[in-house]
Amino acid sequence: MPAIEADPTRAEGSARDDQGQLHFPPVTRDHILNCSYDAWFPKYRTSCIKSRIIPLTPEFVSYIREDGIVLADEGNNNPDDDDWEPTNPSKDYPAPPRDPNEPEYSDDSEDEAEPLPPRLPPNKRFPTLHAQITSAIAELGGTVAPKLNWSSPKDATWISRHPNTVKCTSANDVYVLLKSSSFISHDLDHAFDDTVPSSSMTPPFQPVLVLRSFFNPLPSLEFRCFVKGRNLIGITQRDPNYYAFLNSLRPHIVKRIKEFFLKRLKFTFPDACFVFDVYVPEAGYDSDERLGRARLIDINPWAPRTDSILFDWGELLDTRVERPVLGGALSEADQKDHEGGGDSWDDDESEEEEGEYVPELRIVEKDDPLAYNFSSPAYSAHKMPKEVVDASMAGEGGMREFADQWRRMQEAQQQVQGQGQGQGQE
Ligand SMILES: Nc1ncnc2c1ncn2[C@@H]1O[C@H](COP(=O)(O)OP(=O)(O)OP(=O)(O)O)[C@@H](O)[C@H]1O
Ligand SMILES: [Mg+2]
Repeated sequence: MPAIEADPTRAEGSARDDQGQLHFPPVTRDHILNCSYDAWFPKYRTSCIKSRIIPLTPEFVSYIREDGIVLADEGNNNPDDDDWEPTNPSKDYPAPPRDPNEPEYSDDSEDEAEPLPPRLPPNKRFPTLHAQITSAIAELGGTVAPKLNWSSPKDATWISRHPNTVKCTSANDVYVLLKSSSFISHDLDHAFDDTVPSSSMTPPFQPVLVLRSFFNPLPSLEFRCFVKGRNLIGITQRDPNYYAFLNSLRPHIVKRIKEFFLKRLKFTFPDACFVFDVYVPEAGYDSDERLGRARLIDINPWAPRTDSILFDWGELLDTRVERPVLGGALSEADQKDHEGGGDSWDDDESEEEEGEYVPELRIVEKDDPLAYNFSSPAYSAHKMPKEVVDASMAGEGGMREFADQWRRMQEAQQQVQGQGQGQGQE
């Protein structure tokens, strides 16, 4: 992360120096940890998609990191059953270096010719976690969208059985997406890159798997929102396409997002500057409103790693807010003081609006050249995971083995699959 202190090459109040380099305020380890799903979900649960958070073990993390994809044998997931035969022996998928965190596999055979044991499938390697994931999927209605602490594997949807979505109906679906995603590797290995130490004692990083009940969001109604000094300053469409109907929805979008921000987030998030993502669904048929309540999808750091989409980070960094509120989350009493003693938690809009920054909403306009920048397939640079590269390097046989194994797994799974399809927003 670039440095921050007074810089003679920057015009006063500008985040950009003479070379066009952006200067962000320092990002601490705490800022990143505060955006981890498990840190904020419990506080905002009632505005979120129904989710389960499963702490991950070192064995699971090793499994995600290592090359090759060994999947659970769903038809044979009794951990006491020793009859398992590996479906992809290590000659086809090179075995990873031995991880000291991994338990030694007990192996009765003294065969010196096989220095590394075949890798166990997830249901034998981490049976408890595998069972937790399987039952969480069932609890969430049978279809989930997975992510780790910060990122979802949206660069890996091409490999999914449910094309172009992060939809998963089994633990194996989850494993394939996680193992094929560069964004997931980033969460595990680079989440704290470019951060500065926090002044307070920060808890150690605990990797978690987040399973959210799957639904079919309308991409046009997903928005990213920028908060500076606890003021909502900007809202941008997340999807890069032009939607003609969005223009007429402008006031409704801003109203719903402001309402959510003021009631739930403004004073309660630990940091004064952050970025949150919402989904604003269409209103129910019995409602007078055109849009329903905003749902919180994610919280991201105020940092270069967060895509500013239709804004430029320079504009956001240079935006001046008249009533910035700095520091940590306020107590409820302090919140009332700050609102002039009024009840800021009801639906009285006039009171909420007073002195509030008016956020700018950016949507993709017709013939917007910005939209054309997105015309290439998303995440194309990430579309070839290491497993596929390895398999292709192993020649035609390796690639065929990979495809065969994946197809066999899908077929077996389709046979045992339940029918539950959750729409489940809480
Ligand atoms: N429960 C869900 N069901 C279906 N799709 C979902 C669900 N949750 C999220 N998505 C889709 O996945 C997308 C990415 O989700 P999310 O914002 O949590 O991922 P992310 O990796 O943090 O993204 P970014 O890098 O942009 O911050 C969302 O924009 C939405 O389209
Ligand atoms: Mg995010």
